[in-house]
Amino acid sequence: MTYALEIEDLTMHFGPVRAVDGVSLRIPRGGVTALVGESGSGKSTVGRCVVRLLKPTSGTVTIGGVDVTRLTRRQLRPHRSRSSIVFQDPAGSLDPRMLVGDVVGEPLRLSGERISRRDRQQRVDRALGQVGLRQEVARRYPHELSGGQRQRVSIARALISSPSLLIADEPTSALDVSVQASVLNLLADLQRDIGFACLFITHNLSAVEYLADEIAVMYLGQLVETGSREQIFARPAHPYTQALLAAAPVADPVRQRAREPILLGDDLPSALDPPSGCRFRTRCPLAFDKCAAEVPPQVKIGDGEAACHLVGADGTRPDVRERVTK
Ligand SMILES: Nc1ncnc2c1ncn2[C@@H]1O[C@H](COP(=O)(O)OP(=O)(O)OP(=O)(O)O)[C@@H](O)[C@H]1O
Repeated sequence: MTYALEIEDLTMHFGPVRAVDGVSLRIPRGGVTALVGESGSGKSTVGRCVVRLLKPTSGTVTIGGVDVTRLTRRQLRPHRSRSSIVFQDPAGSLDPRMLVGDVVGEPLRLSGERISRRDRQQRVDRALGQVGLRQEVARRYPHELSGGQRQRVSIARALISSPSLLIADEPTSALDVSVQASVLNLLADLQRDIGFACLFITHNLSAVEYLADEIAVMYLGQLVETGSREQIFARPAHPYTQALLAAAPVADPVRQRAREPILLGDDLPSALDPPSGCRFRTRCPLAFDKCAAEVPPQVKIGDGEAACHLVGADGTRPDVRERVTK
């Protein structure tokens, strides 16, 4: 099987800060994987390494069969159009001095591909149409648009070069609640129609319940659990995933009642000095001696994997709630 994205043992250290520490992840062509975890867990850093805004400390990132981690700026150029990123804050990521039409068309110019002015114009118009914006928006400046419209512009810009992979880094969290759903639906529709693969980065699990095929849960620079959306929502194995799910708001009040929040206590420990053994142990209600002494290996469970000493290859899963309520 060929993958749209293969991340192998990715590490990104900023001096002593171990932001990402050995992450491996694969997304099939046209698949959607959500990367979830609290703020500071390293999700954005993974996304930035994938589109090579950052050069990773070690590990590989293979997009469409090419490892992009070691390519020079020049070598990278023909591969740039294979992946794009949409950031959280459209105000900060769009050049305020450029007209919207130029912002959207810029990736075509930067690709070095020979393309006539007229063709570029047509592609810009089409991209704006795809995200539900009228063509006259092209002659406005980003600040003249609403937050939701600006994020649509970012999406048009990201998709204009027909990438096989889109990184969406918290694409709706800076928007008014009233427009979050429409931008999320737009992304879901475009993904379905165009079929690009997507790494959807979010701290909000409920945002991906209808979007993601697979879910990867990140904690303090590492993946603690991966699996299909169905499995992660119905039978989360890792105590951290269980806690995250319990904290996620759900629309259905019956399910909400079944999900009394599990309090995690302290904040995320520092990535400067992560806990020994299992990094989650300092906040885990089920932690025991082994958790401090040994790093838990990834164990296959159902259609995914979890790194917890209480998860068994025979399918045994810990239950944070049971222990808490005992
Ligand atoms: N350029 C940098 N220099 C130093 N430390 C950094 C840098 N970028 C990120 N970090 C640190 O790396 C860790 C992971 O940050 P990252 O932004 O990837 O997390 P995140 O899960 O995406 O959180 P958020 O949702 O808040 O962006 C944090 O401890 C952060 O302070």
